[in-house]
Amino acid sequence: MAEAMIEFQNVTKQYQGGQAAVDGLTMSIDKGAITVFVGPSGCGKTTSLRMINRMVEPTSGTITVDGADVTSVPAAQLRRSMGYVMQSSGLMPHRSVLDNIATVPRLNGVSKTEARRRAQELLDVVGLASSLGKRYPSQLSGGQQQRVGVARALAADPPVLLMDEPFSAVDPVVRDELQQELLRLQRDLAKTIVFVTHDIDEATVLGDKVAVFGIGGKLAQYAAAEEILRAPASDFVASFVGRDRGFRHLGFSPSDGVTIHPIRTVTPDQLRQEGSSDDWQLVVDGELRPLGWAGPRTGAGAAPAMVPGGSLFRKGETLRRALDAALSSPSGLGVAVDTDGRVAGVIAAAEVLAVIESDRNVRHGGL
Ligand SMILES: Nc1ncnc2c1ncn2[C@@H]1O[C@H](COP(=O)(O)OP(=O)(O)OP(=O)(O)O)[C@@H](O)[C@H]1O
Repeated sequence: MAEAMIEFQNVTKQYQGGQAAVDGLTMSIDKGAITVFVGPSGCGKTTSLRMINRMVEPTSGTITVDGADVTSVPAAQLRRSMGYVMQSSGLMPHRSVLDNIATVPRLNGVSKTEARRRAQELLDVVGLASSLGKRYPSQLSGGQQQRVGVARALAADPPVLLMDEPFSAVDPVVRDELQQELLRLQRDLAKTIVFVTHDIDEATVLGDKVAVFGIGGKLAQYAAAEEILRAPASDFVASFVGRDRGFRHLGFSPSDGVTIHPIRTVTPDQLRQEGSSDDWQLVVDGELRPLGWAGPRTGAGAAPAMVPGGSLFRKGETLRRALDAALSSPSGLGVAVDTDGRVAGVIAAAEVLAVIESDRNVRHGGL
């Protein structure tokens, strides 16, 4: 069993004059894992998160971090001992990116030179060019600011990272990148991360465990993401997770049974010389990286037009990625690539669906 890092014991928070924002919360958060708090607006996710570092004090109950009651440590000291990332990056506008990242180490007494040197390293860790360190926050994109927010939270190398909707203000493509980056970081750092979101997709992508909060600040289900999708504990959880939970569940199914077929590819030069054919042709660059698809011949002399491809499937990814690649491709064939991004072959939607169907039969014990 995983070791507990943070424990809530019968924690309730009642703001003045209102009903309970968090009601009798008891849960144990695993060390070195990502735990996601998810649920509709107003169900107490942020309040629960903030009680961990005492930005909010519970009305009753106890919270321990690494075995110690959080009230045994002065609040300011406790706060500095945990990384905190919020939705608006919360950066100080008149300080450079490097100085923003260096804030907590400076407060902890680290010299300016050393704190800046560490900040410079952290830019690289979160995937930012070192030249950005001299800029001010307003000179960065929203996604870059969030990366700086993550770097700042990591600066003092805290064991616990609290993240409150850190990626919800950026567009979906950037959000996807930031999520993948966080997972990559976490593979190296193995922090205890508590992550708040209202987006079930984000929760299932990131969470080793997911806590679904319900109306009135009660914990509705707490389990591995896969289990929440497969077996919602109540009608509330089922409706929150959504009718497409079966599709989301594919995000946990291996794609081993999907066949990758060889395919003939053409370069843009070959396409110009040879023209269209009767079938879709996969266009690649000199390194075999996919550029798009050329449509089949439509009439005599018509110049072959290239259309962008769909999403790519990397060998070893899940059935969800496989199905998405096949369905989003204009040719009906999903492009599979190897770890270097070179074409490895194609996958057919009908075959992916057949694998999904046979998995389902195995899980449900036959037809
Ligand atoms: N400082 C406060 N004073 C009074 N009530 C508050 C305060 N902060 C939060 N609340 C109330 O407590 C409840 C839970 O709020 P909380 O922010 O924890 O929910 P949440 O699930 O994080 O919601 P959201 O996703 O909208 O941020 C809400 O009803 C909210 O109005």
